[in-house]
Amino acid sequence: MDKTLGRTSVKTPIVWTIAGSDSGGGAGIQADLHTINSLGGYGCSVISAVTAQNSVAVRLVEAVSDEMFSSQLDSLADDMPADVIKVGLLSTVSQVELLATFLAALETKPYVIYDPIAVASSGANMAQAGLQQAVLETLLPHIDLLTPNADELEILTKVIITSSHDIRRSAKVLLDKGCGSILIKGGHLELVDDVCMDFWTNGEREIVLGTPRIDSPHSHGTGCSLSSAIATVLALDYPIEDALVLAKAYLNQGLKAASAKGKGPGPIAHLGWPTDPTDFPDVILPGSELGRLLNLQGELAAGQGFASCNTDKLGLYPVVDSVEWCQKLLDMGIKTLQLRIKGKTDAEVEADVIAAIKLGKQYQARMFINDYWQLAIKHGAYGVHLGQEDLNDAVLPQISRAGLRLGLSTHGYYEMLRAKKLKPSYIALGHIFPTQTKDMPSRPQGLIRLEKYAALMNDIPTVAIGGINLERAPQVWQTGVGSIAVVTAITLADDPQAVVDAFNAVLES
Ligand SMILES: Cc1ncc(COP(=O)(O)OP(=O)(O)O)c(N)n1
Ligand SMILES: Cc1nc(C(=O)O)sc1CCOP(=O)(O)O
Ligand SMILES: [Mg+2]
Repeated sequence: MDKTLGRTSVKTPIVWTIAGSDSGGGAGIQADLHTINSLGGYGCSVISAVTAQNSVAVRLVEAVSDEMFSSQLDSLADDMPADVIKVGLLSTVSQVELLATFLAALETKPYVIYDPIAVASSGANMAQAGLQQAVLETLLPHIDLLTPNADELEILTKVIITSSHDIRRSAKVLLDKGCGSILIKGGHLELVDDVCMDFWTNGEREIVLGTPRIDSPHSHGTGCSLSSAIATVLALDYPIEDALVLAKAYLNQGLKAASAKGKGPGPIAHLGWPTDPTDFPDVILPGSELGRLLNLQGELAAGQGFASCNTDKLGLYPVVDSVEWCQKLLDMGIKTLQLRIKGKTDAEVEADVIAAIKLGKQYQARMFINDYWQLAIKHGAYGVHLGQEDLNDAVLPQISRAGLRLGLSTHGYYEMLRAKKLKPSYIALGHIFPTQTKDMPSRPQGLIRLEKYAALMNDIPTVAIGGINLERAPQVWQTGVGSIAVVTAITLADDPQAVVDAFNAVLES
C-alpha cells in the first residue's frame, strides 16, 4: 500500500553560495543565505571577498587568499556536495580560474548559476582588471545560467542594448562562449516603460516575464537574492521555467515589504515561499503587444477568453477512449466527461466525436473532446481539452468564437500562469502521481505542490489528473482542487459503478 500518498518529506537540498560578504547584511553571502533558508534550502558559503560596508557606502573590499578560496571549495566538496551552486562576486582573476578548474574537475557537476557582479549597485568597483576576460574565456563553459543586468551584459559583450535584436545578439555572444542559458534582468532594461522585464533564453527557447516596476528605495541585494532564489528552487527539483517565475515572485514579495535597516537603502524582506498571486510575474505571450515588440515566436495571445462551465466544481471527470465508455458513464450519472482518442486522423474519429457530443447533449453533461478541436467546433461540442503542445497548432480564437469551453493541461507554475492568461474554462494540474496511461516528460508533482497550485489558481476551476485512484482521492480532494480526472482508476476497475460511487462520495464530502 502507498502510505505516503505523494506527501513524502522532501530532503533539504544543499545550495552553495560563492560570493562576497556584505557586513551590512543586505547583499552578497548574507542575502544569499537568507534567501536559500527562506525558500527551504540549506545554504553553505564560500567567501570570495570581505567587504566593509553599510547601507550608505562600501568602505573596503579585500579578496581572500587563493588558498582560503580553494580550501573552502574543497572542504565543502569533501563533505557537503552542492545540489546547486550560485556564484556571485569573484574579485580576482585567479579566483575565476580556480573556480573554473574546480568545476571542471567535479565528478558530479551540479547546476551552476553565475550572477556576474561587475559593479556593485552602490557604484564601488569590486572586481580586478582583466576579470571579465577571464570569465568569458575560462568560467562561462561551466555556467548553466548567467544572470546579468543590462549594464553587466554590456560590459561582458560590448553590445549596447537598445532593442530586442540587441538582447538576442548579446545573449548569443555568451551562449557561443559555452554558457548554457542567460537571464537578462530587467531592472535596468528600459525597452518598455513601467514594466520590469526579464528575458531568458537557452538559444532554443525564450521566456519573457514582466512585472510592474516596484518603486522601492529598499532594493539592496535584489540581484543576489534573485539568483539564489533561482538556485534554491532548482535544487528543490523544479524545472528552470518554474524557478524563474518563483524567484521573481519571491523578489516582488520581498520588495513590497522591504524596509531600511540603516540610513540608506535597505534590503528586500525574506518572507518564504511566495503564495500571493499578485506577486507572480506576467508571462509575456508572443501575440501580445509586448510579445510582438520583442519578436517572440508564435501567435498565442490573451484574446476574449472562453465560455464558463458555470461551476468551479466539475466533480469526477472520467477521461475515456470510446463512445461505449461515454454511454456507460453517463448512465452512471457522470456530468463531466472527456472523449480522448489518440493517434487517429480526423476522418477516423469523426463518427465517434459526433456520437459523443450527441450523448453529452442528451444527458445534459459537459462533454469535452480531447485534441480534435476542429471537429469539436464543427459538431458543436460542449468543450475542448488541449495540452501544451496542442497550443502550438490550435487556433484559440476560433474555439472561443464558436462558444466552446476550453480546458488546458499544465505541469507547473510557468505553464499555469501562461495558461491562465488565455482565460480558459478550467486548468488541469498534472500529473500528480506516476501514471501508466501516458509517457510524461515532466515529473509527478505530488500533493504538496498540488496544494500550492490549487491555492494560486483560486479564481479559475481546477482539475487534478495523473495516477489518481480511490485510495489517493481523499487527500487529492483536500488540496482544494475543483475536480478529479481519472483514466485507469475507472477503465481498469473490476466494478466501475462501485468506483464511481466511491469517488462521488469523496467529492461530496
Ligand atoms: C483533464 C485532462 N487533463 C490533462 C489532459 C492531457 O492533455 P494533453 O497534455 O494534451 O495530453 P493528451 O491527453 O492529448 O495525451 C487531458 N487529456 N485531460
Ligand atoms: C492523459 C493524462 N494527462 C496527464 C497530464 O498530467 O497532463 S496525466 C494523464 C493520464 C491520466 O491517466 P491515469 O488516471 O490512468 O493516471
Ligand atoms: Mg492533447
